[in-house]
Amino acid sequence: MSHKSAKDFFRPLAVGAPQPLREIPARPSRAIHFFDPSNEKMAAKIPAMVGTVDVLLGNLEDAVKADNKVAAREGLVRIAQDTDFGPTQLWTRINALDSPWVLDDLTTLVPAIGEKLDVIMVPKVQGAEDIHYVDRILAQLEAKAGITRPILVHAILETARGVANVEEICGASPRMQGLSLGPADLAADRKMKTTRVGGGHPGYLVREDAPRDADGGYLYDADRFRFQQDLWHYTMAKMVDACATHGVYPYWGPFGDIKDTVACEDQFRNAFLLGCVGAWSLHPVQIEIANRVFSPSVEDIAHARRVVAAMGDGTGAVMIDGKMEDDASLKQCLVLVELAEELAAIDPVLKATYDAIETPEA
Ligand SMILES: CC(=O)SCCNC(=O)CCNC(=O)[C@H](O)C(C)(C)COP(=O)(O)OP(=O)(O)OC[C@H]1O[C@@H](n2cnc3c(N)ncnc32)[C@H](O)[C@@H]1OP(=O)(O)O
Ligand SMILES: CC(=O)C(=O)O
Ligand SMILES: [Mg+2]
Repeated sequence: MSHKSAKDFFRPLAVGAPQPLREIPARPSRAIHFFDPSNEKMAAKIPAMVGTVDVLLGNLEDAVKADNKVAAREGLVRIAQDTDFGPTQLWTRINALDSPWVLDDLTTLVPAIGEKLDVIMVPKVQGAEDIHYVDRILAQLEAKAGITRPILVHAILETARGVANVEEICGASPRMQGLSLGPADLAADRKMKTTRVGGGHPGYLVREDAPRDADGGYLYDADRFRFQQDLWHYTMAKMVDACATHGVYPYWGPFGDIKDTVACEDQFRNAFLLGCVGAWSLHPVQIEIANRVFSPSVEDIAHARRVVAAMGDGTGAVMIDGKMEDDASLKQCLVLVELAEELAAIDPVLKATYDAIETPEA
């Protein structure tokens, strides 16, 4: 928990810093698209991607070579200054708090492009103390630069201690916008024996019981079904609960097997169903997957609207297609309907799709 008293929680941490937000706006962020601002070919594609993706994120941390850290920081400043981002959010991932680059990241980016930066993603967050550090320095830099609205903070959950402290991280500052699950660093930190960036593992499984022979003996060598299990279920569920408790947004992070678009879709859909609002896109091919998976389906919206119409004032119980619906299933339907409305407000194709769904009879 935060050590601040309740009355001080929403007080700016520096004289002249903008007033903290009391609620994190529900801005669509189905795909957080990563690019390396020091990679000229990649960076050149960014202006044309505005409007095709909810979030563009200039990455300064892992995946940017040490020799390119300064070029990436300067490249991001240039791109941000030269580009009109319209409805697309601009985020960055700064270097880790124990790295030699992070102080220059913050002191360069906030004065230069602070008005355009919506969210700063902080990697390898271990506990509330890391968020408190970033919170204070951002307030000081915002005050100095005359930034008029607070830059929000997003933490990556990618250390065992971070997972243990996930609730205090979410509640550490009114700047907290959300959390992403970072499966690669988390696996290493936990000493998991995997070598992948997200996804499952064929060895992490449950096997069907051995059949028996006529004498009741077990046939251990028989061909038995194996069911691959989800390595990430526990962490994702823990993250979602912490985020929901504190009114911040949970995200799946990266899926490194770029060519396996089917398994990427599965990973993203598991996250969507469990409560996440988006995932990272590392390659342009993953944007369409995230946009599709993190938008409620036509079938779900048609059903949800039927339940809303049938439930009248929202109390009581009704039967629809042989199933009981009541106040609680209505609330689930409203989650989908409200998400569809938020997405339709920024995505005209999706709006037309949802508008075309026949209105159910009350
Ligand atoms: C665990 C973590 O921390 S995950 C987060 C950190 N990792 C990242 O941010 C990785 C970001 N992505 C990448 O670096 C690259 O996509 C890679 C290395 C995975 C693959 O790159 P490539 O081998 O160049 O992919 P590919 O050949 O399919 O690229 C096709 C085109 O898309 C471009 N492209 C690739 N990735 C991106 C991107 N993220 N954004 C914009 N354009 C991209 C390429 O420049 C290339 O352009 P071209 O057609 O003009 O040549
Ligand atoms: C997301 C990230 O940084 C990781 O998986 O390590
Ligand atoms: Mg990482």
